[in-house]
Amino acid sequence: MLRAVGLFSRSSLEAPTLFSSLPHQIHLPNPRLALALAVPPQIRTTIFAGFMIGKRTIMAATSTTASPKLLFRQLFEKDSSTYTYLLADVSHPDKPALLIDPVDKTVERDLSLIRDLGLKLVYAMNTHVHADHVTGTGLIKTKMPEVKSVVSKASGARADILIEPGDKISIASLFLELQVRATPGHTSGCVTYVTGDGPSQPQPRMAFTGDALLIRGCGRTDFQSGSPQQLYKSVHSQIFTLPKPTLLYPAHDYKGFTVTTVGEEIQYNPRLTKDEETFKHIMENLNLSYPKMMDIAVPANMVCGLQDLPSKASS
Ligand SMILES: N[C@@H](CCC(=O)N[C@@H](CSS)C(=O)NCC(=O)O)C(=O)O
Repeated sequence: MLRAVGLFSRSSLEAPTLFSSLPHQIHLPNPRLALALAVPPQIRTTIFAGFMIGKRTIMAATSTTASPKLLFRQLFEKDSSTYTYLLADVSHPDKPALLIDPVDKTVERDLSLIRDLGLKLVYAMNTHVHADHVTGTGLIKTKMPEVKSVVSKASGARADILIEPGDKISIASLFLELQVRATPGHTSGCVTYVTGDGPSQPQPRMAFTGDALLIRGCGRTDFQSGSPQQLYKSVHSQIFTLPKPTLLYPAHDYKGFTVTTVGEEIQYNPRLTKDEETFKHIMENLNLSYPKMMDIAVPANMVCGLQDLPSKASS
């Protein structure tokens, strides 16, 4: 069953308006076609854009004349060595944007940057239920209730939108599309977001790997239903099969690296270049201490952040 939810701008000159005559649920095989048909002729020249989540499409509109352009920022939270990623289409009049893996401690910084850049934050997404820090998605929603939180259905966590493997999240028409790939093993609900492979997509492709693949490393597999066998399979089947120049952006780095490529990790990753048995042995002997924040972070992240915990709500 196909579903499309619309938020439209009548032209690139007008402020975005909720196009109330458009049904919120459209059951047609092609959501773009469905929307094109549902929209009055005077705005049909608009290319329908926005965040398309698999069979479900959340739409914003962009002008055909605009030249698409990606704004990309890698942001760092030092206490947990976490990377947050900001992506936006700055060619769209609304400059729609999304955040991947925001951290509660740096929400103010990130929202201030988004304001400075004149972006409209639409999605606050997580790659998984983090164990070492509290996600910023819930806090963002207390400040900007219109922002939709996103996490995988397999994580069992709460969010506005529960994504599944194969779903596509697209921003600003054909320009920036994130494909959802299931990469369990660090946790059972881990996903990697990968930009599309069409000619209009950013080249080289980009993949946001969360904790599945770190630069010259990978996420640990000793809690949250972690499994070295599953992680090995995930990385080899879902990440190492991407084109070698694909840029890989992890959720953490502890050594000062910022980005790697598929080609580099296939050649140099000290864990994942090994055979599966050796990988399993490595992962079972990492002897890492549990993340300091784990007992707070995991329950909080299951409900999108600390602000949604019952004890907080009632205090
Ligand atoms: N010391 C940190 C936690 C460090 C850690 O365990 N990192 C995780 C990702 S966050 S759950 C990991 O998978 N590390 C893999 C590795 O090889 O380091 C803290 O106390 O928070």
